Amino acid sequence: MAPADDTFLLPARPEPIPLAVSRTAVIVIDMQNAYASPGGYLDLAGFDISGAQRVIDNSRGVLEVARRAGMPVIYFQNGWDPDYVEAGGPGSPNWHKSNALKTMRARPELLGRLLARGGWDYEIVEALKPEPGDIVLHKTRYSGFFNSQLDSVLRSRGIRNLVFVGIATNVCVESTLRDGFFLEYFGVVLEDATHQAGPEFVQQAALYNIETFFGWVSSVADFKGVVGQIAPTA
Ligand SMILES: N/C=C\C(=O)O
Repeated sequence: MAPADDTFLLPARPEPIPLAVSRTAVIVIDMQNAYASPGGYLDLAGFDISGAQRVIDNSRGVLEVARRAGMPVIYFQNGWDPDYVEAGGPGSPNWHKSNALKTMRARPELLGRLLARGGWDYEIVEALKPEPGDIVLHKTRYSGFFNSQLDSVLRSRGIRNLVFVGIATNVCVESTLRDGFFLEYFGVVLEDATHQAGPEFVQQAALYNIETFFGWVSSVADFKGVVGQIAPTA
C-alpha cells in the first residue's frame, strides 16, 4: 500500500498529474549504441541521431533524482539473438518493417552486427550504463510490453505510473506508452529526454498523440524540480 504522503504533482500537458513515488518507475527506452551512437544501426540506416547526445545528457539527471527518491529505473534493450531467430522471418511483419533488418539485407557486411545481443550495437551507451539496483529488460519488438517481463515486473512492485525517456519517441517510446495505457498504466514522457526516428514533425506528432490520447507530456526540468525535492529513501 503506497504511503499517503508520497504523492507529488508533476507539471505536465494537458494538465499536472499526481504521482506517488512508491508507484512510479522510470522507463529508459533503447538507449543503446544502435540508437544513440555514431556508427550504430540508426545512424547507418540514414536517420539523424544528432539529438541523441541531448537525450543522454538529460536522462542522466532524470535517473539520478529518480534513484535518489527510490523509484525503480527500468532499462530496455531492443534487439535479437545473433542468429535473428527472435526477429522473425518473412512470415513476420517485423522482417518487412524493421529498418535494422532491411539495412542488413541491403548491406550484408553488417549481418550479425545490428541489434544483436552481445554486440556493441546492442549495448547501452557508455554514458548511461545501468547502476546497481536498476532493472534491465530485453525486448524483441517496439513495445516493451510484448515478449518481455515488464508487466509482471511492474505489477509485482505495485507500479502504476511510468515516466519515459529514450529513443525513438515515435516508435519504441510511443509503442510502449500506448500499450501501457491499454494495460491501465499512467504514462508520462519527458519530451526533452527523447528523440525521434525521422523528421522533426514526427517528434511533435508523437507528443501530440501522447498528450491528447494516451498520457501526459512533461519536461526534464519539471521532473528534476519536483522529484529532486523528495527526501532520499533510507
Ligand atoms: N526503436 C526504434 C526503431 C527501430 O528499432 O527500428
